[in-house]
Amino acid sequence: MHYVIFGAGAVGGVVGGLLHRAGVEVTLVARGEHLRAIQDAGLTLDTPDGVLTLDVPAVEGASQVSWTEDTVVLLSVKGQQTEAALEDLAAYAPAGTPVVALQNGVANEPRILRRFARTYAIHVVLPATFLTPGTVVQDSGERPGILDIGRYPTGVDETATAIANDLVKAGFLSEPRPDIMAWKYRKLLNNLGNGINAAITPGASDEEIYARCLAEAEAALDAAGISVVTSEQDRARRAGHITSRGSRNHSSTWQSLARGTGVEIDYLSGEIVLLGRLHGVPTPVNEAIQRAVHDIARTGAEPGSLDGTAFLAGL
Ligand SMILES: NC(=O)C1=CN([C@@H]2O[C@H](COP(=O)(O)OP(=O)(O)OC[C@H]3O[C@@H](n4cnc5c(N)ncnc54)[C@H](OP(=O)(O)O)[C@@H]3O)[C@@H](O)[C@H]2O)C=CC1
Ligand SMILES: CC(C)(CO)C(=O)C(=O)O
Repeated sequence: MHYVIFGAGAVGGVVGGLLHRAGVEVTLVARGEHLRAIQDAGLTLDTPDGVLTLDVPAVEGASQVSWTEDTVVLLSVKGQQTEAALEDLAAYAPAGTPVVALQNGVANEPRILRRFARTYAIHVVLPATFLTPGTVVQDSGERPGILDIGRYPTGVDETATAIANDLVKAGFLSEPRPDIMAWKYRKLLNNLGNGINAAITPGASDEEIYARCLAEAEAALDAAGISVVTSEQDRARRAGHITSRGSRNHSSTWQSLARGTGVEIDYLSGEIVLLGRLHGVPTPVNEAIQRAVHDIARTGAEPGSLDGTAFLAGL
């Protein structure tokens, strides 16, 4: 199979780099300084075992991809960038192309399905960092990541199995799962920490803020009748495979603020706010985090600069 990694940042860079290293055909889609750095000097993949320089083909957009019947798109842009990416893909990719949401949140898959009938979802457990053009950092040592996959909205098929096999070849854990969205909803609950990490100075209040966000989210998901795998199932799947490097303390949302590229928060905390509004469940803490992250993005304030005690007092 030929993989187009649309959005070769933190996650896309690590997945694309490791697939390429495993001998799988990969084309990265990137832009700006990052694209120029990759085209000039290769993709720098900083792994816990050493720094690799990988000569992976990289292009600017879907028009420059050599599309074949075997091409699969792994979409790894942030949620706020999905619409523009799909616009570009839909103009050039054959309609039958499988498109896989290699993304957090649960709102990308329905948007992909509007444009591409063969839509897949990956539950992305893969801590990675992208702050410097040309370089992506694989933050997990034992395994680079766990990337279970299913067809959206449910089910598995030969394509899901073939993609899982290629990901395993590249060093990831990956299994086809018919209930993949139940896993992605569990990840959404974990990702309520992203906005807290992006907005609030690390300290004693974090746990209380997260606990309140989580309680609102569980009530909203319950009211909506959405299936979520248990935290025990999630822990058992991870079981020591994901080991974070000491340097890793910034969520992908923090990284977006640091790079000034817009924020995904409407599809993380904001997804809970939406569900709460649809189903009559108040979600004031998630709303306040969503607003705080947008404020930082708009004003250019320092990520993680809000005092947690003051934040709680202001609710
Ligand atoms: N980073 C992490 O540790 C984890 C992230 N995730 C999820 O994975 C997804 C991807 O996140 P992440 O890798 O961190 O994001 P990044 O911002 O690091 O990477 C996305 C890349 O896609 C590029 N891009 C966006 N739109 C286009 C376009 N139209 N054409 C070309 N390039 C484009 C971006 O460019 P530009 O910078 O110019 O916008 C950026 O380089 C998100 O849903 C995130 O929540 C999941 C687990 C862990
Ligand atoms: C939960 C976490 C931090 C995993 O690394 C993540 O998904 C992100 O940074 O977006």
